[in-house]
Amino acid sequence: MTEVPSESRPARPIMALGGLEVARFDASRQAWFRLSVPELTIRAGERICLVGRSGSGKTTLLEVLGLLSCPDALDRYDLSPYGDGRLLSVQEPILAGQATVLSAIRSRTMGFVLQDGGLLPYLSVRDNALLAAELAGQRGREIGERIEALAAAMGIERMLDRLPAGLSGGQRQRSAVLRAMASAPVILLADEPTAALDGATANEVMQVMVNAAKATGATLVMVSHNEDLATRYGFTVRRLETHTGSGGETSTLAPLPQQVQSA
Ligand SMILES: Nc1ncnc2c1ncn2[C@@H]1O[C@H](COP(=O)(O)OP(=O)(O)OP(=O)(O)O)[C@@H](O)[C@H]1O
Repeated sequence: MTEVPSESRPARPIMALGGLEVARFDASRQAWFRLSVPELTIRAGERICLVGRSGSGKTTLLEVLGLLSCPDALDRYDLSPYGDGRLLSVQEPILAGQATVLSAIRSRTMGFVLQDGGLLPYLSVRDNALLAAELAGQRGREIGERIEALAAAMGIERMLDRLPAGLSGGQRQRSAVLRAMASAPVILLADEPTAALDGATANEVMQVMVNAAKATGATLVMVSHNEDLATRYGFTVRRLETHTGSGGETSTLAPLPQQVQSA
């Protein structure tokens, strides 16, 4: 058998999902919204940016990927909770709405960064990060040390004992990245992490997020309206295309262009 050189082998899948359908009735517009993802495979260490016009279902898709919401149909969703190539099917717990099982997998596998940081306002940055690690079942001195090392690499070591309200927008987002990375997740999911920031600060936060993911080998899945910024930081853009029909709107995740697929 001929050994395939490791640099030409595609990285192992971390998330592989197919046949995803979501249908929601938007009462404010009295119209249906449908999301369809025929196939999505994300490989270890990849950086994926979900784009599409406002209301195209980017957050909806991120929430399904993050085991936070239940789709109407799902043929397959395999995840690698330890990032080691072994895939676990989460289709059944998702469709059965097994919240405890999903929460355990989610805290072990994933970290989240939200547009407004999503930090608990009554905890210091350090305690926000420690709590996230604890929820992932990680405690002990080495976790505290990991948080200090990450904070130093992100240039926020002096913010560790501050409350989120005392931070600038950029410091808050860097702290949110720190919190999300505190448990060394396999996958970092970020929903418009730089949308509330000016251009220079958005660049700083993006740099910090990409560096932190590179340092731990984490896979990054981000929702953003800023395609240029995402491309500059090495993200592969995946587009939700929306069509309006008589019954409402349908968004479909477009397949990757051929040249990217075979690269
Ligand atoms: N809880 C809900 N119930 C019903 N409809 C919803 C709900 N949440 C979102 N929607 C609808 O689902 C569609 C997709 O919303 P979603 O927030 O996922 O889009 P988005 O691409 O992330 O938008 P934006 O770029 O504006 O943040 C929209 O039509 C929205 O009105």
